[in-house]
Amino acid sequence: MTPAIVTESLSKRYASRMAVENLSIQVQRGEVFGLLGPNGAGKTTTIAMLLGLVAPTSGHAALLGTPLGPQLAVALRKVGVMIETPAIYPYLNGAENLLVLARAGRIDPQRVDRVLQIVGLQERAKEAARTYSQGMRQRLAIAAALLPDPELIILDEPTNGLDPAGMVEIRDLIRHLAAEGRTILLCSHVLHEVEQLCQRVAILKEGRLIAQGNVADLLQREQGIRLRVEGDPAAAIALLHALPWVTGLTQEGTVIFVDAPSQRVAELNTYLARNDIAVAEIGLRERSLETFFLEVTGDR
Ligand SMILES: Nc1ncnc2c1ncn2[C@@H]1O[C@H](COP(=O)(O)OP(=O)(O)OP(=O)(O)O)[C@@H](O)[C@H]1O
Repeated sequence: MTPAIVTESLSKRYASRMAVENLSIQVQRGEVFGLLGPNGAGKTTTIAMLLGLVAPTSGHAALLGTPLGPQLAVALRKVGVMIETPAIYPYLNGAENLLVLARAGRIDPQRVDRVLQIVGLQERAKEAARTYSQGMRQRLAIAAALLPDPELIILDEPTNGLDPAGMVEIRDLIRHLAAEGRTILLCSHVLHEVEQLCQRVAILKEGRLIAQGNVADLLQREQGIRLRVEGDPAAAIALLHALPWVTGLTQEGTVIFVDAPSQRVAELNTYLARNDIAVAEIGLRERSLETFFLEVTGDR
């Protein structure tokens, strides 16, 4: 089966600024894929190109096997989109809001009950949307994205502005949608959320792809070793510098982070002991997606 999304050297230039430059990513069917990057990295522009809202300057892309171009409208019928603050009619109730959208999209009105049920809003469906909490509005927006029974769902900051309980609800909903076999492209600034939900991510910076891959692999590849010694760390650092396979060292208080292959951990321990350094703690460095993101985007 063709991937849900493919981009090949996709670029968009606005006047002198490259908003997206030579972007090549692949989102496989059925996965939850995270598109990450600091403000201005090009995420929204990428989504806009995929939806046919912005014409690429160069490169290619295909959505559900259909290349960007005249055929795209057909593929878009199987795509659900929720981008930032959704437009909701405050005086219509939840069900009526969805009915308006269903009619506009020539979608069977019977879908309305089904999507209200999926997002857990059926009990409040007859109340005016203006009485909804932010979390319920967000769920209503996701319900709208689900109307076409989409194979691919694009969610831009779906938990924006939500309290922790609201975030958990939306995350559970995303897991549920993924479990139904839908593909999800998730843009989010909440990196621990991405880490929990996504199998793979692409990280953009200033329009360019700086990392792409399986979240676990990305974090592991950059993992390194964390250790704490008795007494002054300076002597240990000097010794570690002498090892050819140590590519970097950082100290935070009494803790030393060693950039080295993780399978060297026992060897490193023995080496320090032989040189009369007492190791109080040693193990693999646990790196969160957040730390990784800040390191690769150079914001730290
Ligand atoms: N219509 C436009 N005209 C000119 N420049 C634009 C236009 N749209 C976006 N840009 C520029 O392109 C770059 C990428 O913007 P984009 O909105 O795609 O980033 P983003 O990753 O979605 O950021 P954010 O997280 O802030 O939404 C930015 O430098 C932005 O200023």
